[in-house]
Amino acid sequence: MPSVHVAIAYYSGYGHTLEIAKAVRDGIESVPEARADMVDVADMSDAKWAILDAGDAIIFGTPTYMGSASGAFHAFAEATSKRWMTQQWLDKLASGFTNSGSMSGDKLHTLQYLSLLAAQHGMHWVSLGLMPGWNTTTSNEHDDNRLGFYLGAGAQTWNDQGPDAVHTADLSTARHLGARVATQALRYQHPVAS
Ligand SMILES: Cc1cc2nc3c(=O)[nH]c(=O)nc-3n(C[C@H](O)[C@H](O)[C@H](O)COP(=O)(O)O)c2cc1C
Repeated sequence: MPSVHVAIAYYSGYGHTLEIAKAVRDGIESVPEARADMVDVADMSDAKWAILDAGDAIIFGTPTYMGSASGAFHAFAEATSKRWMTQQWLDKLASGFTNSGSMSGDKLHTLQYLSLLAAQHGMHWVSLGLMPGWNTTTSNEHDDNRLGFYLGAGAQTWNDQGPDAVHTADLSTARHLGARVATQALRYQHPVAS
């Protein structure tokens, strides 16, 4: 039985992005042949690096702070330079998600930053693969991909609400991302013979 291992390398300052990360994990684990590992990048250890090194795919996640990934995520990204030196993560799959207080909040910049990080490592970026929701008079905020991102998953949580207020559509979108990356990792590892 083929199997893939997908790691989620995430940071969350106040718990909101953690809820998105858990939904990504649930999406990965909805694929029977896939295993998920959550790695909080705030305090990396040898064991955590080993999990990322062993992954077939790494999904990067961070809140958007001041229009980019959080400082803690940037510190992690800089620490990946040891892997970059030897292109240790070459040809792994990658994707990403971010969450912020505003509907836009410049989240696209964070997703672009995450995709560049993946590209510097020679990883293959997996897009969200969902049409945008909530963009007609008959659609609504409960649509998957309600904020209309293509590059990865973008979520919005109110600045005056706790992590339990993370939007159900954003959780659903995050589950989709996790399942998609796991499925693509399986296809990439075990291509159907043509
Ligand atoms: C230092 C800081 C900078 C922030 N910058 C932005 C921003 O640029 N755009 C935005 O929409 N929200 C911004 N926010 C709001 C956070 O993205 C939002 O509260 C998010 O849910 C926090 O996620 P977390 O609980 O996982 O840390 C900022 C919050 C903080 C603390």
